[in-house]
Amino acid sequence: MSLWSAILPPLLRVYAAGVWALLVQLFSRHFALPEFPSQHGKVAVVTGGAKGMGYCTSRHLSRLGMHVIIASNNESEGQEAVRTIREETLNEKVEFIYCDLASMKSIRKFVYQFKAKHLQLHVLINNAGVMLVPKRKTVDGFEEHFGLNYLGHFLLTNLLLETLKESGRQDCDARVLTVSSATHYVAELQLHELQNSCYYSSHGAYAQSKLALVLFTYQLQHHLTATRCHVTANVVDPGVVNTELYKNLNWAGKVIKWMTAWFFFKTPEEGAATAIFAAASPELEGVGGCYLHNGKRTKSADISYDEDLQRKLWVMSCKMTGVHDVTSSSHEN
Ligand SMILES: NC(=O)c1ccc[n+]([C@@H]2O[C@H](COP(=O)([O-])OP(=O)(O)OC[C@H]3O[C@@H](n4cnc5c(N)ncnc54)[C@H](O)[C@@H]3O)[C@@H](O)[C@H]2O)c1
Repeated sequence: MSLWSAILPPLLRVYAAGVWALLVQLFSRHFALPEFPSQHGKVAVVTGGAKGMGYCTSRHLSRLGMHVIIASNNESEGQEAVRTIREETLNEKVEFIYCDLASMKSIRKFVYQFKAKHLQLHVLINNAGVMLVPKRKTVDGFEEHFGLNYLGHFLLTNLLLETLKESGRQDCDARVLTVSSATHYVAELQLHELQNSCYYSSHGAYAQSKLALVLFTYQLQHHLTATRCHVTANVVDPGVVNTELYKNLNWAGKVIKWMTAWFFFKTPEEGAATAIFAAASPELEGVGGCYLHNGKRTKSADISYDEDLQRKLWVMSCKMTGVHDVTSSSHEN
C-alpha cells in the first residue's frame, strides 16, 4: 500500500463525514435545552472544562447548582474559567485541578487530589480532546490522538469508577458521559495498529480515537449492567461546532472554516447542549449505552456494537494503562 493511498482515504472519509454532519445539522431542528431541576448537592468533573464546549458545559452545570471540578492542562485558562463561572453563576463551588490527559502520571495525580477532597462524584464528562495534531507522542509514548483522547479518558474513568459506584443511588445514577464525534462513523480500528505507526494520517488517528471512545462506553455499560451498579455510561456527539479544535487545519481549511463557520457551525453553547442534557436530564435516569445526538438516542457505527472488539480493546487498554480489568470478574461471564 502506498503512503498516499494510506493517507488519502481517511482524510477524504473524515471530510465526507464532516460535510454530512453539517448537512444534517443544517436541515434538522435546533435542539433547545429544556429546564432541569436543581442539581444542588451533585459533583461533576469536566475534562477540558476551561475552554470551548467544556467551558459551556461547566458553566451550565454550575448554574444548575452542581459542584464543578474543571480538569484541564492549562492552569491560567482553568483559573480564569473558575473566576468567570463563579462570577456569572454565583456558585462558589467551581474548582480547577490540573490534569494533563497526555500523561498517565498527571491523570493519577489528578485522581489523588480529587479523592483527597472526599467528595462524591455524580457526573464525569470526558470532553477534552485534540484533533489533527502532527505525528507525535504522549508522555507515555502513545500516538497523541489515541493516547490523549481515548487512553487518557479510559484511565481517568477507571480510576474514578469506585467513587462513581459509591456515589450513584437507585433513584439517582451517577453518569459517565464521553464526547465522541461523527467522524467515528468513518473510522477504522485495527487492534494491531492502534498507534498508527506504519502510515500516519492525523484524520484517521482522530477518527479512530473517537470510535475507541464509543466502543469503550458500550463495554463500560455492559460491566455496569452486569454488576448492577447505579452508574450509567453514554456517548455524546455534539455536531459540528465552532471551537478552537480546528486550529490544526491547514491554511485552506482554515479559510473555508472562517468563511462558513458563522453560518453552518453550532456555537459552543449549542454544541454543549447534548452533554448538558445527558448530565442533568431526568429523562435519562437509569439509561445507559446510548449514542446521543441533538438530545436524542441515535445509532452509532455498526462496528461499535461489535462486542468482541469492545472486549478486546478494553483488555488491551487495561494493559496499556496498567489498570486492573474490572470487567474480568467471574459474575460477568
Ligand atoms: N468542535 C467540533 O466540531 C467537535 C465535533 C465533534 C466532537 N468534538 C469533541 O468535543 C470535545 C471538545 O472539543 P471543543 O470543540 O470544545 O474543542 P476545544 O479545543 O475548544 O476544547 C478542547 C479542550 O480539551 C482540552 N485539552 C486539550 N489537550 C488536553 C490535555 N492534554 N489535557 C487536558 N485537557 C486537554 C483543552 O484545554 C480544551 O479545554 C472534544 O473531545 C472534541 O473531539 C468537537
